[in-house]
Amino acid sequence: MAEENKYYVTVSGSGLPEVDGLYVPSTEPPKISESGTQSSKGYWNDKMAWDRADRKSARNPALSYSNSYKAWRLCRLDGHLAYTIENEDALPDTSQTWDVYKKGVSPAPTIKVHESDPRLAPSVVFVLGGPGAGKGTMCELAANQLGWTHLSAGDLLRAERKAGGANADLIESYITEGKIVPVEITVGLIKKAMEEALSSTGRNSFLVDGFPRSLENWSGWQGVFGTAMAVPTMLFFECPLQVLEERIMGRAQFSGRSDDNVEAVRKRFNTYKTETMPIVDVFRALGSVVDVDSSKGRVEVWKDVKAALKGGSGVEKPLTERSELAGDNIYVTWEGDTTEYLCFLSQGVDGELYMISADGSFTETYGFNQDEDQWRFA
Ligand SMILES: Nc1ncnc2c1ncn2[C@@H]1O[C@H](COP(=O)(O)OP(=O)(O)OP(=O)(O)O)[C@@H](O)[C@H]1O
Ligand SMILES: O=c1ccn([C@@H]2O[C@H](COP(=O)(O)O)[C@@H](O)[C@H]2O)c(=O)[nH]1
Repeated sequence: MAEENKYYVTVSGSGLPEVDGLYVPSTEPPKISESGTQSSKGYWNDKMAWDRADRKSARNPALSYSNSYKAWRLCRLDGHLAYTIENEDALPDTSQTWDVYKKGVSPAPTIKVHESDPRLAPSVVFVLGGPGAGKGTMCELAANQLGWTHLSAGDLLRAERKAGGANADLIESYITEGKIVPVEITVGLIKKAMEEALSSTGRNSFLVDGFPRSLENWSGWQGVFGTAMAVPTMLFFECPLQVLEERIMGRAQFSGRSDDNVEAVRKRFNTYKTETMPIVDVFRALGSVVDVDSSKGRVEVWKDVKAALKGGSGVEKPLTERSELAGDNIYVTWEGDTTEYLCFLSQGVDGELYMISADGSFTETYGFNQDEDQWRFA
């Protein structure tokens, strides 16, 4: 038997969340396979085999070679899908991206082989700036277009509050006062979210949005992640208070956030000046800050953010086919709830222009009505 399987595999773009993700060398005990071949740990039919890292796979090994089908197969929760793969070598070429296809369905998902466990060396970029500076908007774009995993510390805290656990009331009182929640709660949530994302997607590039908000936050992070990890780059969104207030009052129409009002924004801005700016200064002194003027329009800010993040996630081209950022958000009211969509302009095969939401959640197409000079439901 060849040397032990030590390769890690990420699958992306299959269109099935239960198939995409990180696969680790199979721990399935030695046994005889369907086609009668004796398999050893990490191997199946004499070929390397992998299990889904989050264990959410109906069969193990979840990625393996099937002698019966003469194809590589990827399991999903309700069974398995056969995929063919060009490279049938026992040891894959780790520099190669394997393009495989699900029979009859396109586009092909991508299989990428890593020489080491991507979970051990996450790459982190902190994104900081005043309340309403546009951090979440840009991180969402970076997630959908460049493959970064976006973790908003504020969103994680709000989800924890909503879940109603032991810390829910405490979190609520800090958020309402615009104060910084004790760091052990926040770092614990970020770490858990990183682990979950790593095991389900295998992507190890994180944008940590709205953190660290203070010197104490930073030492709390180092206490959990250690000091050996390289100091993360910090994207710092600069934006004057007046613009922040206008943006937050715009967002207040649909966000439902209890701290989206002028009084809370001022409290948050105050905390930002007194507690967050000192940690930005520390990162600046370390040469780790990239400044972004986020008072500009979305299209221009995105250009700067994209340049700052270039190559960082390992994804060089957009994950989606979407073309140009529309520059404006659109608001859609559905059964009384208004949701804001950041949109792309895209040209369909019929030559018509469409608006598509950046996060992919919005699949209706919109057409531009030339007579009325405005966007309308198609
Ligand atoms: N460059 C921009 N120009 C105009 N409006 C923007 C721009 N970027 C974001 N916005 C809008 O401003 C509002 C606040 O943006 P966003 O939620 O991204 O800010 P944030 O920095 O994440 O805020 P918070 O820290 O309060 O969570 C949103 O309604 C968003 O659509
Ligand atoms: O690291 C963090 C992040 C957030 N908070 C609290 O949440 C609110 C809202 O945060 P947003 O980044 O604007 O979503 C913030 O005012 C803090 O009260 C925190 O304590 N620590």
